[in-house]
Amino acid sequence: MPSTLDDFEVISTIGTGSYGTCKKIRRKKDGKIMVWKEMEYGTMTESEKQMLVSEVNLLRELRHQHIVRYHDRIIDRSRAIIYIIMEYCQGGDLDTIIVQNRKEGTHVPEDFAWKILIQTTLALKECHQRKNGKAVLHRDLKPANVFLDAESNVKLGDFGLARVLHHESSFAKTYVGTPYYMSPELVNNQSYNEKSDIWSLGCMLYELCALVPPFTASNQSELNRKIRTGDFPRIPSQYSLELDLIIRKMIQVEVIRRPNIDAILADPLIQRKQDSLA
Ligand SMILES: CNC(=O)c1c(C)[nH]c(/C=C2\C(=O)Nc3ccc(Cl)cc32)c1C
Repeated sequence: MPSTLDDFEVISTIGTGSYGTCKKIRRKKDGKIMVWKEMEYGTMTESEKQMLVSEVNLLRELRHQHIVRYHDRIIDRSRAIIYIIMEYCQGGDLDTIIVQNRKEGTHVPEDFAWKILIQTTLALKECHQRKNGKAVLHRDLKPANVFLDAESNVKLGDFGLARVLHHESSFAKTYVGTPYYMSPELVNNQSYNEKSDIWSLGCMLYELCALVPPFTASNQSELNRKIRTGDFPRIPSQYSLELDLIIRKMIQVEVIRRPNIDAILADPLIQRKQDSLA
């Protein structure tokens, strides 16, 4: 039986992103706390609507302990809004954690950073190496798209939607935000590939430790220049050389030198950390 809007009550708005509003909801029949992401599709072309539907169907197929669980979708054609119903992540998002540490002058513990790295890599593995379908690239890996459950386990969100919603449509043109994590291949107008997600993963881990992105600038051309050099400061000295090293391996300008998912998980630094965190 498909869900309807009346099956839920809205508790609060918990996030507004470039492509929609995230609301905390309660399912009336059993009181289960969930979220839905509301997205207006009224300004989309037919092909963009089709892309959105296929991306949402893709979300339905992605089942992994470190990927946000999709439950259902509701389409309100009268208001041209799609509601994507997903699991609630009580720990919130990494961006809020970074902002909070920056404000308080504190840093996340090293073991927390390793845990985020390992679990986000496992989520990417599930998508880059899907058993029954083509690889799914995230394309918008950043702290605001990584959520945590009540035990601070990673729940990666918004898979694939980025491609649809960054597509040239009036709706997507509202996309705001500086592309700090843009990879050198994208800066050079080359194609996005699995290694581009790895570049973003490295930038995200860097920002989690340093509380600022590896590359910053006051304008796009300066940011592009810095990204092309691939030069950035070490993460704060309180973090180990091993953590700095694994991040550097991911933020490699040359795509062929950047490790893929399996190379990261096979890295002795990761293996050792996985054992100690188990
Ligand atoms: C400050 N952040 C929050 O309070 C927060 C909390 C507690 N949960 C969320 C967001 C989600 C959440 O709880 N489940 C989600 C599933 C998919 C997507 Cl794209 C986002 C979410 C947020 C943004």
